[in-house]
Amino acid sequence: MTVRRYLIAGNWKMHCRRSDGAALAADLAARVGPVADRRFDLLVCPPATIIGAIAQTVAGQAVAVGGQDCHAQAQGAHTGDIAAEMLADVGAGWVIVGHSERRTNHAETSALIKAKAAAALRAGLTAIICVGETEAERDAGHAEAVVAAQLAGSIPEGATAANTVVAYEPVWAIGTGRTPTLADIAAMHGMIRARLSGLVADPDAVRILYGGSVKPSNAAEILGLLDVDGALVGGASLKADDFWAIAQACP
Ligand SMILES: O=C[C@H](O)COP(=O)(O)O
Repeated sequence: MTVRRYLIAGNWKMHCRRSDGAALAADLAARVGPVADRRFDLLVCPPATIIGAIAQTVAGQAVAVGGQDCHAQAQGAHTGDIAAEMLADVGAGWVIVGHSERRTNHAETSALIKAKAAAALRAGLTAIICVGETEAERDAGHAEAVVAAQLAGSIPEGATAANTVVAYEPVWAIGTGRTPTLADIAAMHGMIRARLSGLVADPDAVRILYGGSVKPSNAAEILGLLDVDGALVGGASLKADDFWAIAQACP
């Protein structure tokens, strides 16, 4: 059986200025010991404006830094957009693509997300590709079909466990305090694992994160599920105590 190291990723979304972001990152860095002593990798994804500052804050520490989105092109006339290469240039090693807030608020399709993930790989970043159904889709019994289609449409050529992570985030669980049942999370992660065959060369080694109202009180039971290899955390990643408690809940 493949052993996958847990990944605990914090998506700060549109929160934090330089000072509080640096304080949060420094707090986490102070808690992280040598890699060999940990069961998990720790990642923070601040807003683009402070990625460089946060990368400097945690330089030399075992806290990785990532972006929350990138453009598919390396450069060009794209006002307001940021290339994956630009994220790498300021110290990011990761980037989230296809978050439901991008899919919904910016009408991003799986085809576009696939191009963005390809851009991440081109720039040497690890892509965290998000998938997840809406509440209406789940109520209609279409959750697995929706997620399978997003997965098939969003994973680029050349994706491997070394450069790609999948995050399952049911849209209705994000920021609501609601989560699927443990059985539903396990079933979806199992389905994603099965569907990764044919999409990546090493499906058993790909990390599949769960995201959506992860907090210290539910982290252990979620992270204890088969095929849950970490968490993509929103609100609770803004408090060092909570984010650290979630990381500590890794089995
Ligand atoms: O990217 C993170 C997710 O959207 C989860 O957010 P949340 O933990 O605030 O529910």
